[in-house]
Amino acid sequence: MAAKLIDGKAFAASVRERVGEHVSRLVKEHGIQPGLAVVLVGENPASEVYVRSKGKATKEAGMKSVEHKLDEKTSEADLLSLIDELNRDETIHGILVQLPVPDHIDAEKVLAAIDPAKDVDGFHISNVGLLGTGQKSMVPCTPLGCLMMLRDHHGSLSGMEAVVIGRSNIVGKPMAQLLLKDSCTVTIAHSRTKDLPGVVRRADIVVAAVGRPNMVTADWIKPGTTVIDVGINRIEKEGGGTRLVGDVDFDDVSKVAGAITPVPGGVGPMTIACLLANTVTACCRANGLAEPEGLTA
Ligand SMILES: NC(=O)C1=CN([C@@H]2O[C@H](COP(=O)(O)OP(=O)(O)OC[C@H]3O[C@@H](n4cnc5c(N)ncnc54)[C@H](OP(=O)(O)O)[C@@H]3O)[C@@H](O)[C@H]2O)C=CC1
Ligand SMILES: Nc1nc(=O)c2c([nH]1)NC[C@@H]1CN(c3ccc(C(=O)N[C@@H](CCC(=O)O)C(=O)O)cc3)C=[N+]21
Ligand SMILES: [Mg+2]
Repeated sequence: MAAKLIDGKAFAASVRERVGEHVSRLVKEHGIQPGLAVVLVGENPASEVYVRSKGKATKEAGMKSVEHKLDEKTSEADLLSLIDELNRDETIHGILVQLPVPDHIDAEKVLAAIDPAKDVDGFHISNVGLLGTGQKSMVPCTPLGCLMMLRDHHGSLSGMEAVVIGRSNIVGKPMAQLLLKDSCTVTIAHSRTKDLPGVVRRADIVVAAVGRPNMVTADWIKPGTTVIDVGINRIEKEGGGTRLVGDVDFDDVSKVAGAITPVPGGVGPMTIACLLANTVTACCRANGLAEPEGLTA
């Protein structure tokens, strides 16, 4: 393997430690404990795993963690009234509604109901608009985690060619905004892109957020490129059981890339660390206190 391994798990541990230090200071000096509420509607085994690890990490950082597990059949109105309650709860500084929500619930309506100041996912249209116009906002956790790893590896990203594969509201689009803010030349590719391998071959930075196991292969990658793999795909193992793989064919691409994130142990742990960071940031802003440095975009 030629590529440097970008260890998201270790980086996430250092982010969580810095978050924990800031939390201790808030508690000791101001008597304020940041609080995060995670809302899960229905039973989705993958979502339950994430929600559990979010809760655990939140408590480990010294924050208050509240989980609301609602029945699959919960009405949109009941979910909206829970959000309203959390918006008014002064002990809660961050609210996350785990996606996807069941089909009978309008996700856009739910996200719009969250107080933008408590929107630690950065999915509220007001935060999306603030980010898009270069103003202070809550920044989506997954793209923020990717950005932190890229900045740590490269220092400045200015002038680099970045190709983001995927245009979702939760990963691809905000990722592109952050890279643009750091003065990359940004291309967003998607399922209708013509000659995707040719587009990706121009990149100095590739962020793959597609949901297709091992789609990106070595022949798409210019030697030395930094490859960030957001994909989380559970596939069948030969001989039974399942394992997680990314959108990037790691064994193949790591022979030509300059640096690469693994799956698991790359972007996923950084997403959770950034959720904690955003909760502390939201808490500081709500109380007019100095924000932690290096934990926002
Ligand atoms: N590590 C983490 O913390 C997180 C990981 N994820 C993972 O990241 C991946 C992407 O998530 P998300 O953005 O929510 O997914 P979406 O399904 O919302 O978006 C996928 C994007 O990929 C594009 N796409 C699909 N097929 C192709 C193709 N053959 N060629 C090029 N582009 C294609 C789609 O294009 P089009 O718009 O044209 O349909 C779409 O823009 C998933 O594996 C998800 O599990 C997600 C969130 C957090
Ligand atoms: N409102 C909302 N916000 C989200 O941020 C959100 C969401 N909904 N819905 C689902 C996606 C997915 N997501 C992940 C978080 C952590 C890992 C993670 O920690 N992954 C580990 C592996 C975990 C495992 O073994 O299953 C890793 O990559 O090393 C993965 C995926 C957040 N999401
Ligand atoms: Mg996210």
